Amino acid sequence: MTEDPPFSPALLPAGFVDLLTPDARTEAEGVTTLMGVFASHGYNRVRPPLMEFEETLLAGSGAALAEQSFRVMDPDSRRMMVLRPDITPQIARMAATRLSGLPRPLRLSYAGPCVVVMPAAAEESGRQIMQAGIELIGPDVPEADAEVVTVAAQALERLGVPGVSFDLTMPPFVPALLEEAGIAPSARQALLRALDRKDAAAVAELGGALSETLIALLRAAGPAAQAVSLLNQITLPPKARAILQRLIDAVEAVHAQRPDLRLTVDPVEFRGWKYHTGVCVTVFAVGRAEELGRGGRYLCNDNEPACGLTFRPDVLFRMIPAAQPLPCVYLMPGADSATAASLRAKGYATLAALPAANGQHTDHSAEAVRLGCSHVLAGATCTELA
Ligand SMILES: N[C@@H](Cc1c[nH]c[nH+]1)C(=O)O
Repeated sequence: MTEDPPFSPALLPAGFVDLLTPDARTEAEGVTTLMGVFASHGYNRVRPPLMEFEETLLAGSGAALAEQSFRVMDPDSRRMMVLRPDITPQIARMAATRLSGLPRPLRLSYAGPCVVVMPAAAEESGRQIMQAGIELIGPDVPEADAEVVTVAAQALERLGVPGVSFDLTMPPFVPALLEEAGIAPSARQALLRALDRKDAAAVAELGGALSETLIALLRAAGPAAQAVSLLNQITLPPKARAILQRLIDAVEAVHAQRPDLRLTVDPVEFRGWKYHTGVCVTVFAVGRAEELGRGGRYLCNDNEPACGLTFRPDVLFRMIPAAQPLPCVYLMPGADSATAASLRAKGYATLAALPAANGQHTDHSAEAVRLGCSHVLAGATCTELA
């Protein structure tokens, strides 16, 4: 006979974790820093809800979220609700509805938790992820794409994340090229998969008349300046060339604002949600597999152009110095409350003495040491513990 193992009260569902101190604080303070940088560039904070009705969140471009969405039945209305796996489609919904009357360009920022069904393989954070990002709604110009990248770069600098690189891609480019070049729809899927795997041999085999062009595109991926010069030499049909040109223009707009940024270009790469319609960006830290954030261009309500970038504070906090605990002052019984308040204003945490539950005598000096306090406040006098 088999017996179930005893149920541990610490057991959590797969992919959900408790975040302890200092990690929880490092993440929260990191989010505050990011939001401060976003606000300083005119991005106003909004807070969409954690759950929405399935038929609104997963409609239109939100359909791309369906596989990653936890669904919950509302016991009250009996309607199906979805836990958001991504905040961007919520911002798009707000821009198209409640905020449709606000002047454009509309700059919005947001931060909050999301839940995904399957986290990416390289991710340690599990199924509850954190997002903090910006969306720039209205203008469809390379300078807007560049603004999002440069604001993001500045936010990472403020956080102290070292060795960051931005990889720019154009997801609609290859599908448009395959169509324009007349590749049969039945052959496209296999070819897209081969390109995704960067499998030059399979691309050569499946690419037909387009093989040489596709291999040249695969080889062009790399540091931005070199990639752009290789891409300019490739002969492409007009529609595909126009789409690729938009990627090149975005690279040049970023470069004009921040020539020092580490930029790479990959014309055949596709990652992320399937709602992106234009230039996309993924943010990496050198030597790490996890993405720090990603973004791209999309349409709000299928018609208004927008672009944005979402950071993953749960990934970022593992790359920045841990938040330091506040120095603690133990407040002896009867300690002066005004002095305690001024200590808190100076950045100390004050730990109030509490009477022992059984009415026994408490050795407060020993208690101050046991609780890790560096100072003791007796009356209005604060002394440092040896
Ligand atoms: N929210 C998207 C990225 C994005 C922001 N804006 C546009 N796209 C993601 O996490 O993949």
